[in-house]
Amino acid sequence: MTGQRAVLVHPTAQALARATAARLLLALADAQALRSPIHLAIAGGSVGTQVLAEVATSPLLENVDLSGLHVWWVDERFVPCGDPDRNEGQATEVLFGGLDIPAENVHRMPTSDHASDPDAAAADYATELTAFAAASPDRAELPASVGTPEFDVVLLGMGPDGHIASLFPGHGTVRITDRSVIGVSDSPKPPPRRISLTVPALTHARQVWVVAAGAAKADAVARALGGAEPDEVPAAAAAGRDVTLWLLDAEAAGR
Ligand SMILES: O=C1O[C@H](COP(=O)(O)O)[C@@H](O)[C@H](O)[C@H]1O
Repeated sequence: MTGQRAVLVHPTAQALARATAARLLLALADAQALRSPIHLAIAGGSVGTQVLAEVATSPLLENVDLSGLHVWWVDERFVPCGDPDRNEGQATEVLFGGLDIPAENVHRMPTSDHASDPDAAAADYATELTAFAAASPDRAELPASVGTPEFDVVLLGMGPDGHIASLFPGHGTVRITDRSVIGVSDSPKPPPRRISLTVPALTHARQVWVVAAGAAKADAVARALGGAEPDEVPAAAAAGRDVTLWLLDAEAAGR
């Protein structure tokens, strides 16, 4: 069952990033008023990183109890530790490096220094997710093999081709339902080797937000919202159990 969907348009990419950061911090504070710990999954990419940079300087940050927040990644590039392509490296640079968040709450996906291949890295991350799945009240709705906590917010970016996380059009990976995490060896966007949450894991979330900026994204936005098949436009599969938000700048909303 999915909840309400809304599309919110901001005039510029900068306004979008700032508003999304504020919205995120308030959503996390609201979630913490009801339960603890809470779980956030974040993306990499241009707008995802811009949102995290805005979080770092937001006065609303003081409303979130960082000791009760767990952070996960929706996808990662399978490259060595310290490689500039790592999504977590960019997030650490703009946000986590300066936050007083317990290191054990920040769940980075394995690097190519720590796992033999993307599939092994995916299996390791699935094990880590499973360790936090037990407390999730609606777990019965997931296949037993897909163990994830229920995310409070999943923050997704979207590529111009409509990909979310590292689930690309025409790859069939949006149809995988028996695992929470997959290894990817043939990403059309470099680097080719990646790790990604699957659709059942990404949508085991109270709120799923797709954040997109720029004219290059307009066609994919229109197709996803217009009912395209997720196989063709993976972002069409983005859906939260309570809320699905499409957070756009004017250019991305142009169609
Ligand atoms: O490769 C990736 O791309 C998407 C979208 O990135 P963007 O730069 O077009 O905003 C991102 O959400 C994902 O995490 C990343 O690995």
